[in-house]
Amino acid sequence: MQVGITGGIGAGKSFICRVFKVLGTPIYNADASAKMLMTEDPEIIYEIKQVFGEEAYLENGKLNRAYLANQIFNDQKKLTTMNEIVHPRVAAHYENWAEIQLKKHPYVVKEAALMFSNGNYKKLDKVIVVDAPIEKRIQRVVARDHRSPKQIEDIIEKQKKEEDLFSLADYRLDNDDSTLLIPQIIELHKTFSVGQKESELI
Ligand SMILES: CC(C)(COP(=O)(O)OP(=O)(O)OC[C@H]1O[C@@H](n2cnc3c(N)ncnc32)[C@H](O)[C@@H]1O)[C@@H](O)C(=O)NCCC(=O)NCCS
Ligand SMILES: Nc1ncnc2c1ncn2[C@@H]1O[C@H](COP(=O)(O)OP(=O)(O)OP(=O)(O)O)[C@@H](O)[C@H]1O
Repeated sequence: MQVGITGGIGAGKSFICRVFKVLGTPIYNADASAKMLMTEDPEIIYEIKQVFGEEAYLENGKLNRAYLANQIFNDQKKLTTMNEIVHPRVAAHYENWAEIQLKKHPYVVKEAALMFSNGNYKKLDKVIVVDAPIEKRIQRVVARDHRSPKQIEDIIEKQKKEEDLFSLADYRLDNDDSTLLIPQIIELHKTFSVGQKESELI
């Protein structure tokens, strides 16, 4: 079974995935894979440099994240172009990864901020949406990243289309400190592990 976890910036996807990981579930982090492919796949590097210039990379070959974030989160056209370069490659990379993992595990989790607007949810068996109040998300990301509230709001704006499609999710986890998260995650883990012997469940 393939399970997606989505939700906007700072909703708590990675936080929740850490718990699934402790329960033994393989986690695919689309953000991290995108960054890996963007620095290691020569075709992607070539295309990114064509569109965003040499400045897209630092001298050591790493992504110039601040420059790219400024480019794509302030310009819808550039964001769409970046998505067209990166997302199909991430999707293919995920599919290979999932095929291998599913030989050894009853289910896998794919974590991605975008899942509905690009249609990727259709390939997944179940989708969990993580939600939290916007003020809390901004507060958490300000504490986590070197980003101003304005920069976070720009990203939230770019992810708006996703939120309109929340109704397509199968499960919702409210990460607003009012409900205990871990029991809900364990319940989902049991649901997704159906077929596995009780003694094998963590
Ligand atoms: C612009 C980049 C280099 C900035 O990196 P940085 O480490 O500073 O930020 P990070 O990756 O943590 O992203 C910050 C927030 O923006 C969100 N985000 C990233 N890319 C996108 C996107 N294309 N559309 C909407 N939101 C996005 C992330 O999910 C996160 O919530 C990076 O976000 C990037 O390369 N994005 C384009 C590739 C992409 O679409 N990745 C998402 C997964 S496929
Ligand atoms: N329930 C919680 N209690 C305390 N801290 C939390 C909780 N949920 C998330 N956080 C913290 O808030 C920050 C944002 O959470 P996280 O990184 O999981 O969000 P995300 O949805 O993965 O965001 P992004 O889309 O930016 O990757 C992190 O520093 C995380 O540790």
